Amino acid sequence: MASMVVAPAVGLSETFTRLKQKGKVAFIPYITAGDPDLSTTAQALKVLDSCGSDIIELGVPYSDPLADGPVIQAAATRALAKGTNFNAIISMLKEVVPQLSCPIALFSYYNPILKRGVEKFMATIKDAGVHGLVVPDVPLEETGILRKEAVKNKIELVLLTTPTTPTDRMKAIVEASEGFVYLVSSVGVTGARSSISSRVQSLLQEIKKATDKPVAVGFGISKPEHVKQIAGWGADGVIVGSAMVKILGEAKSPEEGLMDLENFTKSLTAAIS
Ligand SMILES: O=P(O)(O)OC[C@@H](O)[C@@H](O)c1c[nH]c2ccccc12
Repeated sequence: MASMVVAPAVGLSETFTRLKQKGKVAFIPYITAGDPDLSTTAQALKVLDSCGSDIIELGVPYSDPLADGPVIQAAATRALAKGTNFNAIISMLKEVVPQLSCPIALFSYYNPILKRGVEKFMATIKDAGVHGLVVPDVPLEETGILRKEAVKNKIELVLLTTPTTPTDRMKAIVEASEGFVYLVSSVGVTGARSSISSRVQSLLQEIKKATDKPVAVGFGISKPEHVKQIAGWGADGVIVGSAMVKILGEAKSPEEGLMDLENFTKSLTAAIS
């Protein structure tokens, strides 16, 4: 018998609305699908969900991840070496999403989306219970077709703004972004940093002047102190990627990785609870 995927009913923007009513900041971890293997990813999604994540960003591994630093690049390489592909990720999600209480935002470079066809890609991820999509390498001017298909499938397409984005352009990005606005905290590639630039505070203020949409900050965040600092600056969400990916990637076994992931997630969520 074909089973229907029952996705968590709540999407990204609705998640932020509910958190705001409670005066809370969203915790958004990122992990790469298939690292070290897809069954560990399935377990990791459940661990992250049960430790207080509000949205999970799940990365589709890609061979040419130009916006990623060494940690996430290595994770993608390992995942691809294990034979992780889009269809397998979708099958895994169909099984796991009904067991999660928080929504999934899929992360993918544009090429794997184009290869499938935007229309088919969007319908497929919707069918798997995905609520949001982050595509880091499509300029605003070229998001038209993505946005159209996303709207059709009720997928919230999250757009990114960076410290070098001119104000007018930031305003247009913010206007078009769905779910939340992704503020990239620093120029360069993903990866843990020792400190977060205080410029993020003024960037947040600028974006907040332009929109009522929730704003989540990502890039370089790896410690409870960072999470707390960014929440204090008025962000609606914090995104932690490389630090999570590193834990799973460096563990001696998947079991150890999942346990370390649980402890690390708890230490980060505790900083903003
Ligand atoms: O890894 P960091 O520095 O914690 O950054 C977040 C991040 O991992 C995730 O959102 C992400 C992974 N790959 C990206 C590429 C571009 C923008 C964002 C991302």
